[in-house]
Amino acid sequence: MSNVGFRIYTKINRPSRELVEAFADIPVANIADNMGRITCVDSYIKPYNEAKLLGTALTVRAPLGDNLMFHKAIDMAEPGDIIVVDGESNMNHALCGEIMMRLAMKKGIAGFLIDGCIRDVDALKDLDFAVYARGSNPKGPYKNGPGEINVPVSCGGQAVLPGDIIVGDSDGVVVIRPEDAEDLVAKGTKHNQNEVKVFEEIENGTIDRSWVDESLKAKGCEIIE
Ligand SMILES: O=C([O-])CC(=O)C(=O)O
Ligand SMILES: [Mg+2]
Repeated sequence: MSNVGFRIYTKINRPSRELVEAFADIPVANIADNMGRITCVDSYIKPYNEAKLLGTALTVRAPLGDNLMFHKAIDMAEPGDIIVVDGESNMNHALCGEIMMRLAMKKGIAGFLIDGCIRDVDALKDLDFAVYARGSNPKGPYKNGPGEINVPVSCGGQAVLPGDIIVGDSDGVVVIRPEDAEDLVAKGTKHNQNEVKVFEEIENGTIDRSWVDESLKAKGCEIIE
């Protein structure tokens, strides 16, 4: 039986918690720089508080302005999951508010990443629960379906698969396939260490800036005295 457009897959192949947590101290920019700079969600999707986003994707496809499947996803989610909602970038209805955020928090859900709108933005400022969304709208959602859970979704121009590792900070959000994660933890950690070295060189005045002029010269830039 196939019920395309209105179906729920219950199983997610989640990476280990340890592997997900290994990204905790790596800024999103330092992860993205090791991924060809092409795996970040659209910058229109913004954090609504200071809480860090780190967890495993449970995906939802929500038809325009309808959050029935989003509610079901909260009930299905496990601690550490991030509910990633493909709301088709719709700006006309909120897909969640404070009730759903508090419910999710209580369950240990790690956050919401929503290509669509939220509401109760003022209340969210004081909640220790990460919510990233495209915008806000006071108009509430419908609850009729259809929709799908745990299928590949589009969120901020990125394909997100159930089980993907999601990392967000004030700069934005990056999407990581679990099979790439170990390598990216190693590269991101090295990236962090290199940056610490650069910061030290800036402080003690030993930073080598010769690469700027060398690069301009190699690219044929004319410098006029
Ligand atoms: O009506 C809904 O499902 C969303 C909502 O306002 C809330 O979560 O507070
Ligand atoms: Mg509400």
